[in-house]
Amino acid sequence: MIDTPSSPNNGALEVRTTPYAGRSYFSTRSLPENSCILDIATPYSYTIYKKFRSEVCSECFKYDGGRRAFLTCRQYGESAGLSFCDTGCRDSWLANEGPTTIDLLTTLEGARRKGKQKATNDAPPSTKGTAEDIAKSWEEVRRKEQSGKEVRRWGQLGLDDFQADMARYVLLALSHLFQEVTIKPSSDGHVDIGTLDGEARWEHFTSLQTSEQIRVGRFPELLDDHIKIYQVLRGLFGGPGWNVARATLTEEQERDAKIKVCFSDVITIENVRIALGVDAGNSFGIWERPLMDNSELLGFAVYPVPSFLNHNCSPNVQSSGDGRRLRFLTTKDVAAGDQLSISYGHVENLPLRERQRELLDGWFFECVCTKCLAEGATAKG
Ligand SMILES: C[S@@+](CC[C@H](N)C(=O)[O-])C[C@H]1O[C@@H](n2cnc3c(N)ncnc32)[C@H](O)[C@@H]1O
Repeated sequence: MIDTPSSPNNGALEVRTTPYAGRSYFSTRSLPENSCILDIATPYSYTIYKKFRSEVCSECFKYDGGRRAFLTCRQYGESAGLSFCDTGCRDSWLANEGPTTIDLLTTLEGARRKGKQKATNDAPPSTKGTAEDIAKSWEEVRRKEQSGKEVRRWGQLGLDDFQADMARYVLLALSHLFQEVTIKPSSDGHVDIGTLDGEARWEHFTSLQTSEQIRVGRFPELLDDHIKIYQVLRGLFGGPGWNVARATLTEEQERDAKIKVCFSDVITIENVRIALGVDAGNSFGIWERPLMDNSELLGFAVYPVPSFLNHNCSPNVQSSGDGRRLRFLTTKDVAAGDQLSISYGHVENLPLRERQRELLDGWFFECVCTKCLAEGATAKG
């Protein structure tokens, strides 16, 4: 069972398996309306889409309708694709991610630039996207990467904007994994760096449901995107020399941490597939706030701990965003043993069939929430 380190109501929720909708949170005691069940300070990984990234603060996700006057700190904008409200937001980002992450992102942006120089690739998908195709294609990649020459060639490949935005999300997740595996608490327990401020760790991230098969089955061209993303990450960062340590470590702490692995060790086919598979069914949109009908979708973020909240077309929990922080509050009284659920889209007020279509098209599942089951039963008479 996943623990909920950042739950103010620690012990008030637990993950159980439902008959038809995988795992979900349930309350272990009655919770009055407006109870904060989860309060998550930061995502495990995220990406801000290229279109918006010079208009959104990379630390607090503030967006001001395209006006950029609040972004006073853009020193990494061109190279690494990062903009900040002010030096406070920049310093906070650097303290959490470490300065080497700037180098990682800058290097990756080089692949985006190369992608721009090449004609757009309209080639049809190379497979039909069956489970067998997926396995075979990745085996082929594994075979090719035995050749150093091939991997060096991957480092010269270009990425289009969609691929580069996804690659940034994967890269950030892998740099967090790297911090976890390399930087252990020192003997006095002072350095507690792997917990991302008490939030999720890679083990939480990997315990999320993957949507690789279902999405690639629907859009086979995604498999080519995924493989290209892996090849570029492997080609760019596959050699030694990338030491992704956080800015907050003193030299002594760095020594204590005994960095034994290099960054290339975490760039594996398995890890990249996990990150890419997790994003579709578990991501939260980074929206322009306050949230309105015409708010822009600026990017997406994966917060592993609240990802165990299932969808319900009549939910009893709602999220509210404050910078990169997400809070989850009950919207009605909840009895002990009730399932806790949010709404994944703005579907609650649509008729049954439209709701179901939206969830199938956008989220790839047939909704079996209490409201849909009740309405479905009434319709059948
Ligand atoms: C964010 S995850 C929620 C946790 C997930 N149940 C698990 O076991 O990891 C979203 C996935 O849960 C399932 N799910 C969530 N709500 C559902 C619902 N109302 N009906 C059917 N499946 C649902 C779908 O497979 C969906 O892709």
